[in-house]
Parts: sequence; C-alpha cells; structure tokens
Amino acid sequence: MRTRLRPQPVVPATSAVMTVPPQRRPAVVLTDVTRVHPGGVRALDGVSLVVERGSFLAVMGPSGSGKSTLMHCAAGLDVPTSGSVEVDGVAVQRLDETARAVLRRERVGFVFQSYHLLPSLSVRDNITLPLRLGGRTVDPAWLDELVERVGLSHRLDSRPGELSGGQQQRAALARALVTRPAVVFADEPTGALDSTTAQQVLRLLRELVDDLHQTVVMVTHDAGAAAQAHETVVMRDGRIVGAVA
Ligand SMILES: Nc1ncnc2c1ncn2[C@@H]1O[C@H](COP(=O)(O)OP(=O)(O)OP(=O)(O)O)[C@@H](O)[C@H]1O
Repeated sequence: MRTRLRPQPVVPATSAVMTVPPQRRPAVVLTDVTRVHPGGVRALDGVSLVVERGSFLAVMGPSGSGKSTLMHCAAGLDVPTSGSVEVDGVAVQRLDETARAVLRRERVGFVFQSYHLLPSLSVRDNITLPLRLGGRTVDPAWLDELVERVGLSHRLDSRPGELSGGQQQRAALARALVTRPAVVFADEPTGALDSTTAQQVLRLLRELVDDLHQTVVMVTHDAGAAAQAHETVVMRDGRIVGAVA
C-alpha cells in the first residue's frame, strides 16, 4: 500500500523527514490528529495517515464523517486541536496564518467541484495564476506539457465561460499542478459533471499521478470515482475505519 495508516514514525516526524531527500518525503503525514470544532463536535478523532508521494488516495464516508475536516487539516486550511500535520516535511501547526497561506500557495494544489476559475481571465492566465501570485516565473516547457496533457493547448486564449464543464475542470487540474505541488486536494472534483465526462476527468487525474508522479487526495461520495484511485480510506465518526487498495 502506498498510503500507510500504521505504523507511525517512532521518532518525531519532523526530525525523521529532515534526513529524507525531498523527492522521497511523504507528501502528507497526519499523526493522531483530533479536531474539535467550536460547539464541541469532534470531527476528527485521532486520525493517523501517511500519504506517499506519487499516490492517489480517495477519502470516502457518509456525510458528517469528517472528510472535509480531514482535507482542511491536511491542506493547512485548518489546524488540529491536537496531533500533528506535516505537508512536504513542514509542520503545519507551527506556522502562523500567513506562513500557512504561503505553504498552501507553493506546495498544495486545490481542485473544487465548481472549478473556481476566474471568468475574466483567459485559460492560460487562470492556469498560471498561482505562480504569478507567488511572484514566480512560468516554466514554458512545464506549462506546455501540462496543457497538452489536459487537452487544452488550443483553448489557452479562451475564457472559462467558453469551455465545457469537463474542459473547465481540466483547466483547474492544470492550475492545481502548475506549481508542481507536493500534493493536490480534490474536493468532489467530478460532482458537477455528467458520468462520461466525470470518468474522463478521473482517468486524466490518474494519468497525471502515474505519469508525472503527482500526489492526489480526493474526497468523494462516488465509489466509481474512488475506483480510479490507488487506494481508498473510509471514514466514520471522525475516524478511518477501513482502507481498500
Ligand atoms: N466549522 C464547523 N463548526 C462546527 N462544526 C463543524 C464545522 N465543520 C464541520 N463541522 C461538523 O463536523 C463534523 C464533520 O464535518 P465534515 O464537514 O468534516 O464532514 P464530511 O464528511 O465532509 O461531510 P459532507 O460529506 O456532508 O461534506 C460534522 O458533524 C459537522 O457538522
């Protein structure tokens, strides 16, 4: 299995990863993560998980089981009440909000059900936006490869509103990957697509993982979508209660 639920690192994970070359570090490590939301809801209850680089993990579970909270904690959007989260070897809970925003911009990609493309920007400018926001230059060869992969080389000057839903989600995939992030979090990425288009997008996601060694964590209610992942973990009541490879 590429995703380890156990064993947890015996030494503190930060010191463990310091000696590991960046390309061999796990993309994400959660150690005994608990998140109690205001009002006392224990949305995560002692979750431990290692997401290895180059793996495609699906997270399933009934509504309210903690999937979104898991994703938010693992992506540095939220911080655990206890336990630790490392993204690309960086301990998220030690960062202030500004540093977490930089971590997300530089090391994490996001894909949403509703694409979240900016309607006034061209497809090219949408895809390269995360780099430009971080003051980074675009690697033309990488951009060419990405847009070729997602099949949008001929639509770079279009506006998102001129694209189909599947094309918009493929643009969002390219945008998520343009920074070469340690991990991409996809939240119901095919929830707004018809089943044929959804399968195409999922196959593309799997190809990006397998061919380009990207790492994807996808939250989904759809067992068909999860079937494209290397592995699936199932959550219930804030815990991981099963894993299927
Ligand atoms: N900001 C919040 N404040 C208080 N409680 C919250 C908050 N966010 C989530 N919760 C609660 O935490 C629990 C887990 O919610 P979460 O959204 O992580 O589940 P989920 O599996 O993603 O659900 P869904 O599939 O419906 O999106 C639920 O009981 C939810 O009501």
